[in-house]
Amino acid sequence: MTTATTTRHAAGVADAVKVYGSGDTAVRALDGVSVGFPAGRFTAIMGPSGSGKSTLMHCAAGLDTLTSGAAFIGDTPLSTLDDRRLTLLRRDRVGFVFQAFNLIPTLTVAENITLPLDLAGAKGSREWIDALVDVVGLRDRLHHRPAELSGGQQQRVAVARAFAGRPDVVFADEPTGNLDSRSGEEVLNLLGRAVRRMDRTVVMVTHDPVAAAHADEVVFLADGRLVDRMESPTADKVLDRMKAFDTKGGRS
Ligand SMILES: Nc1ncnc2c1ncn2[C@@H]1O[C@H](COP(=O)(O)OP(=O)(O)OP(=O)(O)O)[C@@H](O)[C@H]1O
Repeated sequence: MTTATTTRHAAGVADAVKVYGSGDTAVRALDGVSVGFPAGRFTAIMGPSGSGKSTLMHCAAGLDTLTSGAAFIGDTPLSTLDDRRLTLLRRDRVGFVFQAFNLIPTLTVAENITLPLDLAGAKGSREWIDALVDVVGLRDRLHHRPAELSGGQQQRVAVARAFAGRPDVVFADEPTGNLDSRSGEEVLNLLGRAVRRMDRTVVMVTHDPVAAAHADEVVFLADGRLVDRMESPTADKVLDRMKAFDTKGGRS
């Protein structure tokens, strides 16, 4: 997706509507959202509970489909892909980090990190994997199993795995939700380093202003709509913005 200002978007949605259910019980989780996630940047998606953050992420990442509107990874409109192509696109061009670390317990750290490449039958670049291992600080743990690591270390493995195939974009859904604040801070620093030092793109859903402050930009959702964007966020500024949602019933 490209705009007139030549910002290249690694992913995005246009006029996105997502309705769950039908009739009286229908929920309009996304109500006409248009947003691009710039390549080489760290974007956080924030908003009150139920505002549509996870739905936006899942639809933008091709994990779920929109009711109407379009979702893109790079220039590829996801609605044009059949299931097989969509699966390949997710595997080859998108990385994921979830709140639960989702590591394979029987594999070592090294094997978990290269799993996406192995599944794809791709060799990957040894230099890239090497650099990743250093960025996540796990060189002395490569032959350990996940159960031998702390939660923070496990999430760092999950982050390395997400970046292993050099995807266009990594989507992170509450990546620090299961971590204490110190381990969470390490994982957020790591995501920031991947973006700034390794020219990666990260889109993170969070409800935590401290986490959002690690991003280059925060986009705010309320009631399924994009209501604000904030460049160079700080935790205080994000918190203030979130308080406005509480007092104004979600509308700015
Ligand atoms: N599978 C589903 N079926 C029906 N309704 C759903 C489904 N998933 C989400 N919703 C509804 O859609 C709305 C948006 O949900 P979503 O999970 O995207 O919000 P969120 O901002 O990520 O919330 P939270 O911060 O609590 O995780 C909510 O009203 C939710 O109840």
